[in-house]
Amino acid sequence: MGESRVLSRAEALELGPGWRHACHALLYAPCPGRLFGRVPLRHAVLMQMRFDGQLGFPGGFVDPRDSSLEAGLSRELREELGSGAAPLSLAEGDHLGARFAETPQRLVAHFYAKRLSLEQLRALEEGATKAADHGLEVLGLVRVPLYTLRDGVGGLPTFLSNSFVASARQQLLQALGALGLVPEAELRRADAVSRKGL
Ligand SMILES: O=c1[nH]cnc2c1ncn2[C@H]1C[C@H](O)[C@@H](COP(=O)(O)OP(=O)(O)O)O1
Repeated sequence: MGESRVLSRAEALELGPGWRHACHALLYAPCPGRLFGRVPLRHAVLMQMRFDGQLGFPGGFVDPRDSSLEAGLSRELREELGSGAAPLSLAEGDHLGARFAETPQRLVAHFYAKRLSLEQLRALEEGATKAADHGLEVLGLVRVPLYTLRDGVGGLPTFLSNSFVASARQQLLQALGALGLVPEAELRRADAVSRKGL
């Protein structure tokens, strides 16, 4: 569940000018609701359906010579999520880690997480349909089901069997564990079930 080496923000920036940087963010909020009145939703975690049919996080390429990683990420979030993302102000402290991308190009993928209130997250969801990229690069936002249903398959295991772009699946699993949004044992089980085939 996440074997590749994780770099700090500073280590990734020291890689030098031959490297491209991509920054993506997991936005989440505590969500007290219960599915069918009994299954705790735990948190609302946002991902997006991309133009290529794969799931990923909002964000994109950032050139650290032009702006800080966080300023570049905030600009990407505004393009993909609309003006509702303007007050989000991601900071260095929201950086969860960076990974070398498995591509022929020299690319390092930075990952951030930001906790919102449920009201802020709902406002983002509503405003996202008015974003510049809506219906083009971004087909829609989705919430990640953090529960596993009684059959042991529905919910997170089935969600994980979708197609994810680049390291997005790995980023999701690591963040859900690191932020304490899903217990580690449940995450490992959901990962294993989805890999085995449903
Ligand atoms: O969610 C993601 N997690 C990790 N890597 C990702 C994610 N989404 C895209 N990518 C990869 C794919 C590309 O190599 C770069 C940049 O992609 P993208 O976000 O589509 O970039 P632009 O919006 O075109 O700037 O990261």
